[in-house]
Amino acid sequence: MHAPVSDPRDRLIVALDLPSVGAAESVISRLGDTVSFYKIGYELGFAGGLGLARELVADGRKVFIDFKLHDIGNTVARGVASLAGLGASFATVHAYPQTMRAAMEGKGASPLRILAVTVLTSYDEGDLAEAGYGAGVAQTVARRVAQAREIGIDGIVCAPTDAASVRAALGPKGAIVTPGVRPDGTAAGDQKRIATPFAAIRAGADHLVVGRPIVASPDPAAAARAVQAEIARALS
Ligand SMILES: O=C(O)c1cc(=O)[nH]c(=O)n1[C@@H]1O[C@H](COP(=O)(O)O)[C@@H](O)[C@H]1O
Repeated sequence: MHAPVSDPRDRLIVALDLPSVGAAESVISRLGDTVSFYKIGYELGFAGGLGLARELVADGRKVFIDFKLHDIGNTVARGVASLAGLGASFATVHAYPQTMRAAMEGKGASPLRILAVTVLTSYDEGDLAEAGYGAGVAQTVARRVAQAREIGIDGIVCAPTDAASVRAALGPKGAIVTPGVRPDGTAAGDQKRIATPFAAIRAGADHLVVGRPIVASPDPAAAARAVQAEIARALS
């Protein structure tokens, strides 16, 4: 079995999809000790967020760098080696075999865990067809998870609606991380394959990534606590 999540707060990863370090710091300070794990993606990362990542790590928080790397193997391996130096816990790559192998090589002996993104949660069957894939969502996810398992990836990013089949295909090792999480009554936005926090955990997710329902809420700490309460209920 993969290592259980040691601190239940670490089940919730808040996506700091915000335009500046100042905006992110303001949300982090409003969240206080409620949240222990943050994700930094394109928007904040390209606006100085990697410095903030180092500060968060120094402050004892966990950080997920989400740049969804996909490039030639040498570039991916060297990029991941640099990311490993930041002290992040998780980093994403797209689940292409060459990319996954390069990322696992690039992280070396560092504790950074590489997560492979299967099929984005904003994609449905029509989006995959439009992108030129002959296979549907379930088939593509299954193929990528089988390849990820063969490579010995550290974890998978998938839709909460795929989590149960991903666990079955991945076997007992490896973390399952699900974005596309929407508490009842919150807007889906551009997400297409979604579930509630309760359903995501029940389907076998180890960590949930939640952005707008928390960071765009008038009371981010209350929104985060509500998600954590649902997680606790699903685990009880
Ligand atoms: O890798 C990711 O984190 C990711 C993969 C995926 O398939 N879908 C997805 O939404 N994400 C990220 O998860 C976050 C979801 O944010 P919200 O839709 O605002 O909750 C965003 O930062 C996305 O970049």
